[in-house]
Amino acid sequence: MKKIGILTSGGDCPGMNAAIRAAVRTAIRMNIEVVGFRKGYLGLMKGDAIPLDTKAVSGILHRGGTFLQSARSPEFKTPAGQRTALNNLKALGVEGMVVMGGDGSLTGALALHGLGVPVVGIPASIDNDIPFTDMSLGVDTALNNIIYAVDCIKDTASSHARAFVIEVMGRNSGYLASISAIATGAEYALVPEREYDLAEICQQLRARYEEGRDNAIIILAEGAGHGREIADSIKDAIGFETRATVLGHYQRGGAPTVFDRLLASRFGKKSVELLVAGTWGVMVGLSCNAVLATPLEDVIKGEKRPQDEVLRLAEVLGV
Ligand SMILES: Nc1ncnc2c1ncn2[C@@H]1O[C@H](COP(=O)(O)OP(=O)(O)OP(=O)(O)O)[C@@H](O)[C@H]1O
Ligand SMILES: O=P(O)(O)OC[C@H]1O[C@](O)(CO)[C@@H](O)[C@@H]1O
Ligand SMILES: [Mg+2]
Repeated sequence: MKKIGILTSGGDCPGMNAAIRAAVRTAIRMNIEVVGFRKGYLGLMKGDAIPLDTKAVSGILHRGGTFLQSARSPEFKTPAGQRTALNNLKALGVEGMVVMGGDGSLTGALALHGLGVPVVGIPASIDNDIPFTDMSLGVDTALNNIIYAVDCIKDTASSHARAFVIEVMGRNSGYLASISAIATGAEYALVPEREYDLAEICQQLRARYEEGRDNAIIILAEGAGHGREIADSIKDAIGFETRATVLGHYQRGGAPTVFDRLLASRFGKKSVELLVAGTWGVMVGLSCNAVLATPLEDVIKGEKRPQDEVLRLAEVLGV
């Protein structure tokens, strides 16, 4: 392989830059040229590629986001969009692709693989909703962002005797909500994977209030309801004031943690090694601290369930 391409797609996340850097450095050591497609599949369909050498990827390891930029491009889901991308790859002489992104982007990678393009995927999404990897890139940094915010909110909640509903991201996954609730000692984590009964929660909060515990933190996964609606709907039933905070895109930014920097470096290096070795149509993933490859087909068909151990831990700790 003489020339490969790399792109970042879907929601950006901390660690994408570090993974690009590792992939480029690995490729250069193997005398392989690298180009970066800007704005994910949009750039692939436009043929918007820039050369990536050591200099192009210097000074980016510690920066959040992705310097190649990212996008959601519905056109790539169509056969016409994919054909255009394929023609661009041929015209540019790109022989293999590293695709970094969430479940949607990896579905796109599988489509490229189906068209005969050698491709390796890197799971990168704060949602941690991708199976066959314990952690996706960006999750650890997002969790650290969340716990910083929750700790701050706890200070003001206790000073003012208030209950806060804090809405976190995750799309259909409750991973960010359940882990951050455990890590901050929150009273509740409301997640899409587990039914909850607001009336029962109100009763428990009221009883706590009467015992003198007059503040509470409820972490709500965005896939399990709307923070402001839930805060409004419980305010008359619990005896103390409520407020809602939607953490929003703050969660997705910032310098990657050491965990994400290392994971990104391992994923970036391994993805290029797999491309060169001819192991195509796979995604790199972390399993028991080893970096393994899983066929994209299995990844896309699979489902990421919250670990039983995490759910039990939350239960035992009263979340
Ligand atoms: N079924 C599909 N076939 C081909 N391409 C797809 C498909 N689904 C998604 N993609 C491509 O991947 C892009 C990103 O997908 P999506 O918006 O679902 O984000 P994601 O990669 O899951 O990341 P995140 O969930 O972290 O934001 C889409 O805009 C589209 O270009
Ligand atoms: O950045 P956008 O397009 O508003 O998308 C937000 C979504 O992206 C994510 O941050 C990552 O998939 C989700 O948690 C969230 O629902
Ligand atoms: Mg996704």
